Amino acid sequence: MRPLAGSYLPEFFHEDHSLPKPSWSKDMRLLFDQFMKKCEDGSWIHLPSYNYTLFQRSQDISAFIHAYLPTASKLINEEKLLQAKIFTRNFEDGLGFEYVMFYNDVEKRVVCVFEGGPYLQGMPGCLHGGAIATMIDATVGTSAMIAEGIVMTANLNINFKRPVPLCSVVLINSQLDKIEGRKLFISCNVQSVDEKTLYTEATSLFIKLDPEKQV
Ligand SMILES: CCCCCCCCCCCCCCCC(=O)SCCNC(=O)CCNC(=O)[C@H](O)C(C)(C)COP(=O)(O)OP(=O)(O)OC[C@H]1O[C@@H](n2cnc3c(N)ncnc32)[C@H](O)[C@@H]1OP(=O)(O)O
Repeated sequence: MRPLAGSYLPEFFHEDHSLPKPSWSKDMRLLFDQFMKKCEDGSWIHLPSYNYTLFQRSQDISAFIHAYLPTASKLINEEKLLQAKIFTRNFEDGLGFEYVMFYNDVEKRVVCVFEGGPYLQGMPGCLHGGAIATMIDATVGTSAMIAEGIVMTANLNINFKRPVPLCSVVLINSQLDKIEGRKLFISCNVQSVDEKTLYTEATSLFIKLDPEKQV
């Protein structure tokens, strides 16, 4: 795997939240072990995941926002920014988003093993569509960041085909389809672990941020 574009890896490492926890279900643990086995020959890579942003120091966050999002930076309260945490990583263990991602560089695929906990309910007994959209965005977003560094979601188009049972484990399979200039097209599906149920299909467009442009 080539180094991440932009080389913006965190300077300080935190607890990796993508490692097995007692709250994980048997299915989640089984899939984690299967993918870790695939990592042994280097074809797949386990992607660590933290609950803070990629930048730890406040001056790094500020510098990033001023460089890449100058318009937004005028409206951001810098004090509040110090409290910022990653949306998907701040529920108590087992209650919200439990997930782990793996990357295959040859196939340009990111797979996310995801279990949506009881606090993510939408319709009774089912996962909230917004929670599914969030995890799709996080999975395709990870794929886009690995390919091109600093990107944002411009379009996310989702077809919800079957309800996802709350607290079940699903596989989110994403595929980088093509890159055209600053545009990255990534497709995705959400399937049951036995691959018999196709829950969701999605397409996305990410744009590589251009610091020369006032976004
Ligand atoms: C070790 C491993 C580490 C991995 C690391 C993982 C870290 C953990 C990752 C978590 C991953 C979370 C992923 C969350 C990702 C968000 O949640 S992002 C938040 C939601 N998105 C936003 O807020 C974006 C808001 N939109 C914008 O800011 C701007 O529209 C954008 C997207 C930056 C684009 O603006 P721009 O740079 O001015 O681009 P612009 O010139 O308008 O368009 C460029 C091209 O794209 C086209 N385009 C732009 N928008 C669209 C659109 N909506 N539809 C179609 N075409 C479009 C234009 O037509 C143009 O095409 P061409 O003329 O070049 O052919």
